[in-house]
Amino acid sequence: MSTTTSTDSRSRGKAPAGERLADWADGRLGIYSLAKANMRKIFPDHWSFMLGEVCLYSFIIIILTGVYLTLFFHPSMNEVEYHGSYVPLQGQLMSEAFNSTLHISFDVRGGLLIRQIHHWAALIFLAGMFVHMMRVFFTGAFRKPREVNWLFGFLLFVLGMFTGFTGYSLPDDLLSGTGVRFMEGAILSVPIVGTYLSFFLFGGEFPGGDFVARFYSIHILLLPGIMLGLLVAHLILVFYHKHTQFAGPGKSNKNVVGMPLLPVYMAKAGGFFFLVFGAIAVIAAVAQINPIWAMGPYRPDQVSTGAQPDWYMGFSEGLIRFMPGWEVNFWGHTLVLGVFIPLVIFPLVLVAIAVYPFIEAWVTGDKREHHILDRPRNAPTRTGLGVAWMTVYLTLLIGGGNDLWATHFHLSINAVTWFVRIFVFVGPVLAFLITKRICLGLQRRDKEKVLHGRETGTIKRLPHGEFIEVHEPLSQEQLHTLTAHEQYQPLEIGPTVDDNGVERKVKGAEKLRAKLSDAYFGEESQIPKPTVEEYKEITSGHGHH
Ligand code: HEM
Ligand code: HEM
Repeated sequence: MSTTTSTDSRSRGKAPAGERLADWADGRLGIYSLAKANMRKIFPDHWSFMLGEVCLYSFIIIILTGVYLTLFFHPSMNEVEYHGSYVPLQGQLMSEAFNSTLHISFDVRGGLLIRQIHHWAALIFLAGMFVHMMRVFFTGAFRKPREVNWLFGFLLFVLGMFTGFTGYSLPDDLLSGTGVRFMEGAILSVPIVGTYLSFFLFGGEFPGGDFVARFYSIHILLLPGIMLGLLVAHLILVFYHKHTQFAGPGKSNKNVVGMPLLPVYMAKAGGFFFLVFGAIAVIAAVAQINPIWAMGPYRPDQVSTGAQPDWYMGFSEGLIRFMPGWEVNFWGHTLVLGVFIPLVIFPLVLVAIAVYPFIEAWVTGDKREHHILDRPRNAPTRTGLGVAWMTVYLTLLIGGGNDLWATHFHLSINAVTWFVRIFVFVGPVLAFLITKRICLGLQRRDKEKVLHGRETGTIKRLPHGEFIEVHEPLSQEQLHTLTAHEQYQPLEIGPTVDDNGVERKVKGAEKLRAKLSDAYFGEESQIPKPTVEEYKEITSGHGHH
């Protein structure tokens, strides 16, 4: 391609500099064919598709600000005396890590703002991932062929949590030190190897002199490096699978309806990046976060009141706080169940949502690709399970802040803890049942709308005196959107006697699958959508409106 272009341009005289530069790059990188294949790639539009972008842009902001912080932060636990510009701490002994973070906050130009942007961006990044994950969950965007991408995303979420944890532990202040102490306690509760693991991580007795330097390499290199790789793979897969879209006229599992990548989507995405950056910068400029000078340097013999982790770690804190202080003696060894059980449940809460796509695929037995999204109401069991999971997560988050709930709302801390202990079991069941009911109610309303049109609120009196409400028929587009979803039929256990009359043993897994399938798609779990016959019957004039 570059040969023809350059011959043409030579016959016209010298090509413009931009074209020559593009030719030069094409000769080495093959950008023309790359651009030709991708520039017109179509992206469907929906507000919820921007959530992934919020994650992407806040991640970029974190990296940019993080690099700036590395220029001034000293990842060392050597003890120094403070002589910076923050007067109340003058002459105090502290680690170099704490000292340098004070230096960043008070003496480096723009340092405090950059620190605050880094921290706020981290909170928003994780919140963005949480909501993005929920968007993908509730719309069924995780179904074939996107299961692997769901797992990549899930890993990003978990790694993001730990990157955040290692990050806010770096300044070595009293609050973050308490958080690290919390982690040490959890590690120590692991039977047999706990003490060894703790000694290995901290280079000896807690807190030791090593952990800041170790957390530093984990925080700025190891975890972000893995995350960057996963992120690139995540976006390549979004590109490769093409984006999903909501049902609508002209949209099918075989096409994508939307705007081209260039120029429309890129322009929007570029603008959106600056919006996200601007919003985070404004928040960071006006809302103080992590004022480490108010907490002071970490000392293992002190704990500050109201100590809270960042929000994404709150649920793990809740797991510990709602547990009774169980300890048992096992062959002369103490098992601290009050800490060890939460440590085991912590990954289970996360894994429950990670494996969900595979469980649903097994229950439906559906091997087809899905590129059209579900409306959450049309998958009531999935939606119910998602809300139940969120209820567990949020209840534990409340548990993690039981002291703050108690002091802010003048409650007894025991009452809050007991609420969490009970609600963490009862809440998800209630949430599941209520959500499912609401979904079914909405499905009924959709059916009603399809068959009888939209209620206009206009009351009309007929010549013979009867009052009726005028219903406005839906447009063809709306009718399509409300009826496009597929409805599965519950799987049945196949014949228990084979062709030769020999009895077949029905496996436990098969029975379980049929039961689950019935729970998902049985009569109680979905409202049959209107059939063409029903629609015709009602709209042909015989029906009463
Ligand atoms: C670093 C964090 C993440 C970034 C930057 C990111 C970015 C994106 C972007 C830009 C998209 C396309 C636009 C959209 O649908 O919003 C997307 C789609 C997707 N993401 Fe993420 N994501 C992240 C984390 C996650 C997480 C935590 C999950 C789930 C556990 C996830 C699962 C998915 C899936 C399945 C899709 C395809 C959705 C579709 O085609 O409808 N991602 N992601
Ligand atoms: C997902 C990625 C990341 C998250 C969630 C994250 C989060 C955090 C948080 C919450 C803090 C505490 C900030 C504070 O003092 O209030 C922090 C500190 C820090 N981060 Fe990150 N970070 C990430 C990636 C990075 C990267 C890529 C770098 C460097 C290239 C970096 C460099 C630093 C440094 C030097 C500090 C210590 C200075 C300080 O505390 O102000 N971070 N990080």
